[in-house]
Formats: sequence, structure tokens, C-alpha cells
Amino acid sequence: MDTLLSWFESQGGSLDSFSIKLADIEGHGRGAVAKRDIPEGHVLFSIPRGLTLSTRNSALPGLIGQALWDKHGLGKGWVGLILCMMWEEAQGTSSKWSGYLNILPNVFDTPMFWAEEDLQELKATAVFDKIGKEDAERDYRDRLLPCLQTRPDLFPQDQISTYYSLERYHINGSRILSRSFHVENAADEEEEDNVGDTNENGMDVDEAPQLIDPNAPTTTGSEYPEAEDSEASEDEDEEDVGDVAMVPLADMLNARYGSENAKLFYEKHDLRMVTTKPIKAGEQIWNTYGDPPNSDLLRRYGHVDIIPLPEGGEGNPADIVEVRADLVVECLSGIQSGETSERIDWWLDQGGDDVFVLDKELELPEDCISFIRLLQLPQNEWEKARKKNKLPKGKLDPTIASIGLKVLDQRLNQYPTTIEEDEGLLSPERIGGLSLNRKHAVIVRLGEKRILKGTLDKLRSMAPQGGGKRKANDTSGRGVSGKKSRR
Ligand SMILES: C[S@@+](CC[C@H](N)C(=O)[O-])C[C@H]1O[C@@H](n2cnc3c(N)ncnc32)[C@H](O)[C@@H]1O
Repeated sequence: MDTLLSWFESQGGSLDSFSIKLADIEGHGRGAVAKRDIPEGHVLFSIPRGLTLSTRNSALPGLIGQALWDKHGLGKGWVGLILCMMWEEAQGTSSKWSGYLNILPNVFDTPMFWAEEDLQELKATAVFDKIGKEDAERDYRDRLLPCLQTRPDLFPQDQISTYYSLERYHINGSRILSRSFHVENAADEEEEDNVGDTNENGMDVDEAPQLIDPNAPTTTGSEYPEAEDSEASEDEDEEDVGDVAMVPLADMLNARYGSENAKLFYEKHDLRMVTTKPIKAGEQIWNTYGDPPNSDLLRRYGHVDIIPLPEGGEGNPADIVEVRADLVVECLSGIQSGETSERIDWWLDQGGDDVFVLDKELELPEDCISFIRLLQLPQNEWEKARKKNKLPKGKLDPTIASIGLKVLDQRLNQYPTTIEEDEGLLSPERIGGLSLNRKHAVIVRLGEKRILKGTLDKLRSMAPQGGGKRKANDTSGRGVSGKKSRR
């Protein structure tokens, strides 16, 4: 880590080495630790904007030229940045970022790298369908490889297997996924808001979103956002890929639910990691990754959060469970009229989602209730609703509660194991026998199942007696087309 710090300082970065040090932290990889009591509002280190590694700062896009860059779709998704990172690495010590690239991880605990057997442990969780390995590999084949072949002067044949392999593509994609930040051009920011906020020191700052926002339009939710077709490039909301940046040193901070005590702030010429709370000597310095649920933590970062929960036990308070609208349709199919698919299309056109999200509130989500109601409306009311462009209200009543029971009961049945089996696997006597991947998978699925169970228990008290009894799976219903997905 000394080599990283000497490289960092030689490139104009500055670190308060009196206050913090980098260290190996058990179970967390490397991280930063306070060497002394540090007050709130203290600048721990600052990174010149030019030292962030992005398609904006790497020389490669200029060498390739705009025409070829566009032709191969390198300005969409992360393919361009992955290629820049590969190329910078291939330049060895002549790359400005060599001291940084040398310390980036080559091994990840994320499901992207899991064997099939381990992946099966994630079945029915929010991770299972979102890994996006095939899409990433298609981008590699269809966009990156053709570019390499067109410019052998930049990508010599004898370097391909070392620096530009599919394996290196996944490694660099995963480095971006787990370590990149959203860093806007200083000029764009100034235009947007002229002045930043003022922190406790009276310093003029803008808070930088911490690591890449999982909900930002560029991140489709698949492992690495794919390069999309040119139509999509006209989408105004789409994030500028040049804003996705690797930020040396800032990406050495770990995160844990509710523990943030430092954050990255934008300045005109540099980015500053500033404490947001007083930190005691010996304590870890935590950034925030946005406190995502364990399913997202595992998919993006390869770890899970386990902390004491207010309701007792341990887990991640931000856990959620996703229920596909398809399942709701299946559960209702017995009582549906012929217009189900018309109603579903209208629902999606109205901005309805095809996935409903349950969280620790343990409530049937309002949009799910509205969707159930829509599918159940008598013909004349459905016509009225459509005419008025008005979705049904998301208000729970005993009938909806009993349908909700059926849906959630079936959702719970999608997991291959029961809550009791998972609790057994995580018991002190057995947990030691689990591999890290399996342990993570059990923690993710148990967190989801507990939300389902809690919500089922709550709904049961509302449903008419006899509601929620298990019935045979009815798979005859129409599916929701999945035009819009949270994934
Ligand atoms: C931004 S990097 C932080 C630095 C990293 N620990 C390293 O050694 O380079 C994010 C990675 O750190 C690890 N990490 C961060 N927070 C963690 C936590 N609370 N528990 C376990 N691992 C964590 C995960 O491997 C994650 O992918």
C-alpha cells in the first residue's frame, strides 16, 4: 500500500497521513483507519480531477478517434471505460495510472464469478436474473473485439491474450461495478448549480454521489451496463458515460449499513474525502455505497451486511424482496376475464412496474394492490378507468389481503429451501461448514424470505378467515411482458 500512496502523492494527490492509514481489515479486504481522533469536516485526502480514470481523462478515446469510437458503440455502457482500463494497464509504467491499476483487485466474490452450483443457491432471489454475464460477453464480442482488430497499432496482437481477454474484460467490469464513482465535469457542474453547498468548515463544496448510483440510468442493473443501440443514445436521462470514473484512494474505503463517517465532495479542481462525523482513533473510515439490500451488495460488491436489527436478530435493515407482476397474474388467472393482457399493457403504459418491491415495512406495496385491483375490475369499471387514465387506488381491504396472501405464499414457495432450513445452515454449529459463496447466498435468500413471512403474517390478520391457504400452483395465467423492469 506504500507504493499506492507514493504513486498517489507523486501524481498530485494529497493525504493526511497523520490522521489516517490504509490497512488490511479482516473480512473487508483493505480499508482506511483513523490514526487519531478526527473531527467532523476534516479533509482526509484530496484527488486532483485529472487523476480520476475515465473515458474523459484517458488518452485512448482521442487515439482511437471519435468515428471509430462511435462505430463500435464505445460511448455507451461501460465498454469504452473497460477498454481504457485495459489499454492503460497494457501501457505498464508509462500509464499515468500504473501505480493505481497495480493495486486493483483481480479476484471478486461476486456471483459473476460463481460456479453454476453456487448460483443455484441464489434461485428466486433478486440476484439470480441480474448477473448479466451473457450480455457482458456479447458486448465484449460485438463491440470491443472488432475495435481491437481495427487498430492493431494500438492493440498489438501479442498483447491481446494478456490485457484484452474476456477474463480481463470481466475483471475490469467488476472493478468499475464495485469501485467507480459518478464524477461530473467541473464545468457542467458549475453550469448546473453555480455554487456548491457549504460544509461545517465553511468550505464551498458539492457532495459527490458515493460510488456509482445503482439507480442511475446508465446502470441497467445487469452486471455491467450494456452498450445500447443508437435509439437509446437519444434518451435525455441517460448518464454521460464520461462521468463514470475510477477515483484512486477514494475507492479504498469500505462501507456498512448506517455507518458512513466520510464522504467524497466535489471541488472545482479536486475531489475531497471529508469526515461527516467525528471519528475515534482506531475506528474504520466508512464511505457509503447507498445502503443497498444484501442482494445488491452481493451482486455489485461481493459482500453482505449483517448488523443487529431493530426487530431482533441480525441482517440488513435495507433488505427487500421483489415480486414479479407475472406471479400476481398467475395467482389471479382463475378469476380473470379475457382482457388481462390489455389491462397489463395499459398498466405498463401508465408507468406501472412489472416488479413489486416489499421491504421491512412488511406491507403489500400500494402499486401491487393497485395492480391487483386493476386486474379484478368489472368490465364497465375497467373501461371507465381507462377512459379517465386513472389507476385504481392502492388501498388494502380483506379481499385484496387474501389475494396478497396467495401471491406471497407462492412467492415464498419459489425458493428451493425453507426459512427453517436456512436458519439451520446459518446456525453456529453449521455455518463454519459453508463456503463463503453459499453463506452469502443463504443470507441473501433468508433476508428476503423473512420479509415475505413478516408480510404474510401481517396480511393474515386482515384477510377473511381461511384466506391464504396454500393452493396448487396455477401457471395458466398470462405473463407481464416485462417492458419495464427495475432490474
Ligand atoms: C470500494 S472497494 C473498498 C476497498 C476494498 N476493501 C479493497 O480492498 O480494495 C469495495 C470492496 O470492498 C469490500 N467491502 C467493502 N465494504 C465491505 C464490508 N462491509 N464487508 C466486507 N467487505 C467489504 C468488498 O469486497 C467490495 O467489493
